[in-house]
Amino acid sequence: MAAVQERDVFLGFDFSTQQLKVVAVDSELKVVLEDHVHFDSDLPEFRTQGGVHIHADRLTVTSPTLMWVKALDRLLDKVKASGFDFSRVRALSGSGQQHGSVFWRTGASRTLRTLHSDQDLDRDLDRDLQQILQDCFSVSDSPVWMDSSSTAQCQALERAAGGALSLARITGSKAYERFTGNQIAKMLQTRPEEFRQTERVSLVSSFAASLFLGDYAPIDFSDGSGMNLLDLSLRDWSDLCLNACAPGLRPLLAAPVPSSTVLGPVCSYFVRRFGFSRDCSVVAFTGDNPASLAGMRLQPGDIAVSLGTSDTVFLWLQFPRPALEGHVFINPVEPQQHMALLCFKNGSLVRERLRDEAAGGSWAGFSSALTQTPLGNDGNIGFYFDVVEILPAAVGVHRFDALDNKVSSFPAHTEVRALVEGQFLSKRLHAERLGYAIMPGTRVLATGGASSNAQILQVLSDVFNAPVYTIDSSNSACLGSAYRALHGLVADSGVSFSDSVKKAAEPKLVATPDARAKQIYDEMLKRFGQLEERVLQESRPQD
Ligand SMILES: Nc1ncnc2c1ncn2[C@@H]1O[C@H](COP(=O)(O)OP(=O)(O)O)[C@@H](O)[C@H]1O
Ligand SMILES: O=C(CO)[C@@H](O)[C@H](O)COP(=O)(O)O
Repeated sequence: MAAVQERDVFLGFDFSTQQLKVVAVDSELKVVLEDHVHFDSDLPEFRTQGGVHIHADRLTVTSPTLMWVKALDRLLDKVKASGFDFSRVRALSGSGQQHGSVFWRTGASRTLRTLHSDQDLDRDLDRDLQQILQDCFSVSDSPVWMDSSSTAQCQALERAAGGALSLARITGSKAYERFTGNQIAKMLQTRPEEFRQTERVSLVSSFAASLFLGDYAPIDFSDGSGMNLLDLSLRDWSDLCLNACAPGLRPLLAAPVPSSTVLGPVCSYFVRRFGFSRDCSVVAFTGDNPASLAGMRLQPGDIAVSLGTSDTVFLWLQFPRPALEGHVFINPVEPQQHMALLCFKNGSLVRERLRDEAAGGSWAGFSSALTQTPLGNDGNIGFYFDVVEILPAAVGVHRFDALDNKVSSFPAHTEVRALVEGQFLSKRLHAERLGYAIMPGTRVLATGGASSNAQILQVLSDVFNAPVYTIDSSNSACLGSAYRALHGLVADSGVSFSDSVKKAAEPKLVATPDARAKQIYDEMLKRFGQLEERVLQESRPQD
């Protein structure tokens, strides 16, 4: 593979919960373009809220698959109109919200391949991706990571594997409702006819790669680790898990591949419509959290905190020890290594709710509430689980005063600090339970939409008693995808990911802990752990 040329540009996409985003970097790894399409506001015809539909049972959560298809054309149209020269794109990659599933109808591969054929494309020059692919999905609404409706399937999978811990030892996680194997099992059981008409099941990431490729893209090891189906030590699907979820599933998934695999060139549709070069390579897409790890160039010892729709915490892991809490994935940039992930459902959407209810509807008001309240919030602690949380599996709002008495309300500013402190205390508590220890030299790397908020990052720094850094873009999943696109071109010749992105700007220090923070939050963390146990007992959803 020829060396990177000066005019080369690398694109990274992120099909996340609320929007489709893109970042381009040049050969010096400088960001030269950032853009996005916001599903609710830019594609209102799909009537999503926060990019999703919450169904009447409040447990089933889906997104219209064609919305993602339409968003891609819309985003590329926008970028083209801005004067961006797609012919310079040497390689592209991307990421998707994890765990979501796309069900391709039998015959869809033929339609996908028409995206390669100049003859087919000539026949109807005006047809966009949505029109071409409109009949390609046997299930029109894709289950997404917010779904928690597959409890019965989780229980069955854990039974088949000989218990939750045995399943975690095979797949890196005990059974989780949002994990794709359990969603597929639910689809087979509740919509057998649609399932029968399905020839391929993709993750959001591999579905998005398929659009660029004009063919089914394989699932990569890292995002594939979020399915409860991949045997992490074999780096292949586990027959035990496949059979427990849906007998005959293996051909519907096809073989998983290393995350740096070059899948092929971009298909003619993108060449003709947007001016991509026929030589532009598509590198395997992965999950948004693995892509963020790449974008932040995380190093062993660092801890990353992503504040997007979901809040996540992730670490580079050298010695995987799957447990009943958290997830172990194959590392997206070093396939022999691993990463650990903790996911919290009640992230930005709850912060938005309290911004509107307790801070006058603006982030400035929210930030000001944080600066006007003391570290430790005078002992007041809150748990804000608008939807059933993953860690802990609890629901509802629970407030405690300094004497651990349950109270029904807090003054507005106290409420804002209780939310933010509580969210970060929970991250620290569960990261420490995973074995993570804050040490001198620990860097907390923050990303995601809320990482643009300096006051939120100050609380993060205080609660973790560690310096907080950010990278140039809060879209670390996009950036990581652009980096991975570049690395894909040289990975086969043995160049490591870290060597291929050496030129990237170093993370910037944005917050350092207050001198009083250690004492205040070490104490508070103990109380928080005890109160969380109380909340869990009180609010555990009934089995
Ligand atoms: N200044 C801000 N302060 C706090 N949160 C913010 C701010 N700006 C944006 N956000 C949050 O960022 C969220 C989007 O984050 P993002 O990482 O783009 O999400 P996703 O990738 O899941 O679509 C929004 O829902 C919003 O609540
Ligand atoms: O479920 C998880 C991780 O396990 C979520 O983190 C999803 O990957 C969604 O990501 P965002 O859209 O919130 O970034």
